[in-house]
Amino acid sequence: MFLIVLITIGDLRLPIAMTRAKALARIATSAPFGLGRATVIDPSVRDVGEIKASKVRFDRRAWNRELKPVLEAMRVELGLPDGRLSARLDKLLVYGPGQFFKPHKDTERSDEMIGTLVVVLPSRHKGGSLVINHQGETRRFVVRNPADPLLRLFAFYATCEHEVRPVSEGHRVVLSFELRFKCAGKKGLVEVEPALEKALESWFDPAREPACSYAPDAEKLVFLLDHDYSQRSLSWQRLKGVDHRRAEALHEIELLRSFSLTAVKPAHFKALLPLGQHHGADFCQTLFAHWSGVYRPKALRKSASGSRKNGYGRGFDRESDRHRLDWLSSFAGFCRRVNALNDDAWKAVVEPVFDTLYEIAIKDHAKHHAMVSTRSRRQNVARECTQIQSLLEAAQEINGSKVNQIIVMLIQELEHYASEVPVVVLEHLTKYEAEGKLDKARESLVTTTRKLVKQRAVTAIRAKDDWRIDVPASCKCADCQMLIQFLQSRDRSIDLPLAKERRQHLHGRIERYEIPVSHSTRREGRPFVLELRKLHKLFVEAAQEHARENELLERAVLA
Ligand SMILES: O=C(O)CCC(=O)C(=O)O
Ligand SMILES: [Fe+2]
Repeated sequence: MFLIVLITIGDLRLPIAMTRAKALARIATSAPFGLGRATVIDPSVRDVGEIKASKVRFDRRAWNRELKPVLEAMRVELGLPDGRLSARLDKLLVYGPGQFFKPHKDTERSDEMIGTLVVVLPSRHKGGSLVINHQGETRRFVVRNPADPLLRLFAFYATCEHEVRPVSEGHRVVLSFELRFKCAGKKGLVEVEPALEKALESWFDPAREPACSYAPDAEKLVFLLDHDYSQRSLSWQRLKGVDHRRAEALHEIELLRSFSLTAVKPAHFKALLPLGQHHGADFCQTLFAHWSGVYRPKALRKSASGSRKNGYGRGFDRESDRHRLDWLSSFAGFCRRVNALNDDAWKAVVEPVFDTLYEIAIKDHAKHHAMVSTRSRRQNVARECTQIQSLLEAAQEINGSKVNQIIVMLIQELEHYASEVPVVVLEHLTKYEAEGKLDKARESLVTTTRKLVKQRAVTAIRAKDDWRIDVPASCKCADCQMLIQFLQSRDRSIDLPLAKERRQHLHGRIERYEIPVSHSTRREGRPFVLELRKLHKLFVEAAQEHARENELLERAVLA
């Protein structure tokens, strides 16, 4: 048994007594999580207290001695090649009653990180089971008799989605480690299959008979990897299990360099389409299962439509969403090819891929609509237009109901979108021969768009002497109320003697909301004076806005 010492509260004896667990929860701070490059705190996603590794001390020697054979067994179990698997403490986590962590994938913080090791410390609690998904298999790990003086270790790849269900009673205390792996370098692990060399030679032999109808001019040979990899972990050194053994075999016959490792991209579809036609539905669906967040080939097999009734967790891994969105620009082209082929296996794949792209794109838009600054919202307008147009083009290749879905969403969310978006959609739709059913939705979009744009054009008009400024009231503090009162009045300037912190609060708010008001400090008297002056650009911007909305209105009328 080993001893954990927390710098702030001293020895932590195992099993952890209830009073001790409560003390831990008190000193823990809200744990953030990675969202793309940012680190955010959002208790609806992750509600747990953390204590940083720097505050946790334990006898690392004793710990490493105990852990070494366990890590070696884990390395083998995880299907990793020869090398060293090590664990580096990341943090101590305390889940009190009601606390949880929604489904997510851990960010790979270093090139060597391959996964996570969770050590559940003995501490009385109920609930808080750990649910891990690996290649379509979901396993739930419940710690029975959590107060028994045992350490429970769980290791999983960084590519595994996992979650911690809410704790219902007591405290779940865990040490979370980053699992790192260093490959031992090449060793003749594999018995070289002489047949492999021969097969490859003949595959590329220009004189050979076409080996199969779907690859008549075999310029390339493609292996699909069996394991799941993140963009970061996709390298020869970090291949897992059977993938690793295949690469080793190619290495043995000195052909590894002829192959490159890459994630499946739309550019590969020309080559993959005939393969999919040949191998059928399972092949096509498996190829996309991870991509679209549903790894359920068997379930997909049962329902040809690929229905996604059962909820599945979505990771909070922005980067992968961004990679997936890269597909959008070429997706309509892919759908067109699939239609031309008239192949059922591929057709069944196209719809879930569309659904995924749609979901990510709309979620992305909602995120931008929530931004407080007008400038940052406007910056995204062009992208939103392009994305919706790409979705529409793909939807048109799939079926009318997908087009309808986009239009209905847009009508519902219209007030959050800049006018350009529905106008571009309307212009796009005039070129689209729709079925009768669609006409209604389109008509409704025409009406709502015209009404909204007209109203926006009118609202933008600003009388010459109208200095009133409207801002959303978010902060309720007395200073902000005073600021809002000044903004909404016809007054052009105000001087506010305020202490430093209060001035800074207002500076921040004016900048964050891009309020057209200059804000400077007159360093005179005590406290100094915050001088607020409404800016003439208020009128310039209003005129520009009015002109833009009018122009869009004309386009909306023509469309
Ligand atoms: O508490 C656990 O078991 C897992 C924690 C976790 O998923 C994380 O910290 O990323
Ligand atoms: Fe995690």
